[in-house]
Amino acid sequence: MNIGLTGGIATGKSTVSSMFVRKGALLVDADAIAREVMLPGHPVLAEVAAHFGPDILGSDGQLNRERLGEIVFNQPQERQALNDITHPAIRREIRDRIQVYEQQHPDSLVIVDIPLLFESGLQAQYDQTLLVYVPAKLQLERLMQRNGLTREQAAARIQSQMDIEEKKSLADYVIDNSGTLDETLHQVEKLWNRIARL
Ligand SMILES: CC(C)(COP(=O)(O)OP(=O)(O)OC[C@H]1O[C@@H](n2cnc3c(N)ncnc32)[C@H](O)[C@@H]1O)[C@@H](O)C(=O)NCCC(=O)NCCS
Ligand SMILES: Nc1ncnc2c1ncn2[C@@H]1O[C@H](COP(=O)(O)OP(=O)(O)OP(=O)(O)O)[C@@H](O)[C@H]1O
Repeated sequence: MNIGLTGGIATGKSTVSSMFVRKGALLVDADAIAREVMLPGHPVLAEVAAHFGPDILGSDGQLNRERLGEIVFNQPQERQALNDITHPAIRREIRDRIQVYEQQHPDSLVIVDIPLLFESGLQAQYDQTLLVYVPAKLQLERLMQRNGLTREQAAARIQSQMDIEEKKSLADYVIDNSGTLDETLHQVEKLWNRIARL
């Protein structure tokens, strides 16, 4: 069985995913895959550099993530261009990893941490969907604090995604991560036990 786990930026997807992993779930992490396709030598990075220009790379050939983020989180058309270049390869890799896990560990729960699940309309590919929720105000505060962003920079990132309340209405399960980590863990354990019975 697999679960597409999503949320808004900085609502706690990684935090909740790692709680599931500690319970025994297997994890496919879309952000990690997105980083892999941006490594020097990967054809996706070459295409990104061809579109955005050589200034997007440092002198060592590594992607300048800050510079690209500044562009795509402020310009919807450029964000779409980046998505068009990167998403097909990321989706293929996600699908391959799920398949390997499900073949090798048919009794395990596979958690797929995928930030743009609903934006990309991929929910039908998962057995169940799970939203890691915090209200927008807390999301903004956590994002500013974690990434050292100004209010405007953090708001631009949040606005580049589907509204969190709308995501909440689309998900099969919701974990509210606005309380303490212990409170979040308690919800993960409850859901884990419920799924184990399925
Ligand atoms: C723009 C990039 C270089 C910014 O890098 P940075 O290190 O600052 O952020 P990081 O990769 O850790 O992403 C943090 C969060 O930003 C959000 N985010 C990233 N890309 C996008 C996007 N294209 N649209 C909306 N939100 C996004 C997600 O919630 C993600 O969890 C990077 O996010 C990227 O390469 N994005 C394109 C690939 C992608 O869509 N990834 C997210 C889904 S797999
Ligand atoms: N229950 C909580 N209480 C306080 N802080 C929390 C809680 N859960 C997560 N955080 C903090 O909020 C920030 C965002 O959490 P996390 O990195 O797990 O989010 P994410 O959704 O995976 O982010 P991204 O969208 O960037 O991948 C982190 O700094 C994390 O330490």
